[in-house]
Amino acid sequence: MSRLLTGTPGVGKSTLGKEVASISGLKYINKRNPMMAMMTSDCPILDEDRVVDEEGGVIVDYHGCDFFPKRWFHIVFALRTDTNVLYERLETRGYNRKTLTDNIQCEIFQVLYEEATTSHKEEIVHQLPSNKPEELENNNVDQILKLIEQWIKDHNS
Ligand SMILES: Nc1ncnc2c1ncn2[C@@H]1O[C@H](COP(=O)(O)OP(=O)(O)O)[C@@H](O)[C@H]1O
Repeated sequence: MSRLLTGTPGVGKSTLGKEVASISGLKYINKRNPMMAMMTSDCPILDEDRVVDEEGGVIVDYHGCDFFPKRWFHIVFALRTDTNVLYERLETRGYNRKTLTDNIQCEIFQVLYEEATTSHKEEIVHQLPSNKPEELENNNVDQILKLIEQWIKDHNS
């Protein structure tokens, strides 16, 4: 079973993905993981044989989903961050003006969220706010674990 964490760079995918993985035992995969090969800088593919071997499944961190086949993901989480908060995070990363503007516009126009709802059934796409540490610790981790548990119940009965 695979879940995707998507969203503009800086919204907190890797922070949340690693936290969920450490609590749940799911395997966390990002583009630096050998299970995700990059065909070009913008075209990831998952090593399906290895992914299905992962007991409990995987959580994939990638800023986008239209390159992944629909059937790969059972649940998609789209993280959202207020633009002023995101701006500060990306500035701290040292992004140049153009990259900063591109990413802020991407968040304003909810490009990744819309891509997620276009690429997958809307009912499996969940939007999560990712502005404050409390949202991460108290809300998003729990929310993700509950949705995964519910999905397993619904599909095993
Ligand atoms: N819910 C949150 N509240 C406050 N800061 C956060 C939150 N989630 C992530 N961050 C911080 O934002 C920055 C970007 O997070 P990161 O996980 O690297 O984003 P992404 O993987 O989407 O590029 C990091 O400094 C991280 O500590």
